[in-house]
Amino acid sequence: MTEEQRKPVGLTLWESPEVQTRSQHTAASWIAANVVRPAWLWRREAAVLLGPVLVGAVPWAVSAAVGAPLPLSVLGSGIAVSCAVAAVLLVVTWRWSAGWLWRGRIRRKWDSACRYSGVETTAARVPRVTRVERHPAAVRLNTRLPKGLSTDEVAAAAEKLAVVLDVREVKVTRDPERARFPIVDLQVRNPFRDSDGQPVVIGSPLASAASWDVWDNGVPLGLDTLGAPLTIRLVGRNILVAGEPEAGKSVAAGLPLAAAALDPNVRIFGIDAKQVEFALWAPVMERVVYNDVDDAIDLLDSLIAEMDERYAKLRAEGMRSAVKSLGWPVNLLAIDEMRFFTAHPDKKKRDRFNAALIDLIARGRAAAFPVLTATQKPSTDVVPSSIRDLIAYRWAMRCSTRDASDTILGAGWASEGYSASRIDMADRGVGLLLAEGGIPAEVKSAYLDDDAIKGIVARGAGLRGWSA
Ligand SMILES: Nc1ncnc2c1ncn2[C@@H]1O[C@H](COP(=O)(O)OP(=O)(O)OP(=O)(O)O)[C@@H](O)[C@H]1O
Repeated sequence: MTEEQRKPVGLTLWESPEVQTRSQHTAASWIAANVVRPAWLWRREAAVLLGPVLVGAVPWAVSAAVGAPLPLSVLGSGIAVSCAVAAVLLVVTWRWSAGWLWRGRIRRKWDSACRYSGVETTAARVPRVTRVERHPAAVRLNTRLPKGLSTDEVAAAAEKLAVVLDVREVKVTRDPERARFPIVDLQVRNPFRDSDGQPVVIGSPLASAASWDVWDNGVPLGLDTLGAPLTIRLVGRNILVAGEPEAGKSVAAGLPLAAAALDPNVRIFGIDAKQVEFALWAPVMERVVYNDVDDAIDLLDSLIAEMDERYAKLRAEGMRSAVKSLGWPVNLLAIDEMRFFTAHPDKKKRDRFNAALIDLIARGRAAAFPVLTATQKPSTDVVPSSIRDLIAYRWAMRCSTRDASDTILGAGWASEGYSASRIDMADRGVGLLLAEGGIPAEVKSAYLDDDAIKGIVARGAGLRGWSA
């Protein structure tokens, strides 16, 4: 700062952000900055306080305007009645009114934070909040940028914004479709930790559900960073869960399995290289194969043959994809530790397995053959990009390196700041979920303990008329 720019400093009783303008304030710009803008930002409160007074004064004002003013007592009683009506309305609609006033307060805080942080144009315009959503752990703002600002500039000021807004973190995400409308999350707390900083265990509605419908209800996975429950589709989607040992893959992969187990319209098939991973789920599985690549290829071939039959039926019906009303079972294939097969030492068998898996993943979606696959070793020889790129949901639990994270999510995400290697080791079950070509987002899986899984499996077997 040069000597000319330095300002005299006195006792600062009232701290306020400096409004930058291109030139010295004129009378009009001073009024705009110090009267019109604050009045606009306080308009909701002004409407609540002044509205009833003004409405109550209307009869008296009209009478005065026509030259026959009513007594002042009429003015007083008019205002009193109008204030009473407004108070009753506020009480009756208190929930809505409180939310409406709260949204106004958030807009004011945002305006002030942008000005303190220098997120404004030379014409003193700041990103406009078009929508405010309250979530359990964050406040989401949909914003519209004034011309002259970009999402990157807002993101660069995130730390300053977080200080002024007094929140844990400010996350700015560009809308992939429209550069002008970034989404700003004001992270109030970490939804994956409790107030003592300990990891929270998230319950699942599947633990107590008598049955489930995967077509209509999808799979409840856990919580996102907003602290809101997150559900994904199962039918028509494939899922990859990967990460370092003990990161929480089996727990995460157990959620689609639990939803499928509780839906008697789902046939579950398993390929379990570790031989113990699906032990709890075996009673609801149609067929499980273990660490035998020939068995695994045979299972894939039989599923592909069934899928081809479905496509023939769809073609005969003139349909492009299976729908619930056809009543066809959903055939879920779950593969644990795919490395055993995709990196099998016998090249011929490995190629056969990979080709069959790619075929099922690529064509199975529309015929209701979702694939759920998990691996401990996310490297390119284990998760070939030809398989990964066909998978809509990629869930990267904690990884040891940025490369491993990129292998799961796709090349380039780590350099854009989305790397599962940054997930804290203590946060088991937290991963970056890339859903349907969006932007990776942190999600913590719900936790089903062994007793909950046994209960789900027993109910699922009962729904199928099988013994658990
Ligand atoms: N969502 C979760 N909430 C709470 N604890 C979790 C969660 N996910 C995993 N854990 C804890 O982490 C432990 C390891 O989880 P899990 O067995 O799923 O890891 P993994 O990645 O499958 O390990 P491995 O690769 O060795 O099989 C679990 O026993 C559990 O204690």
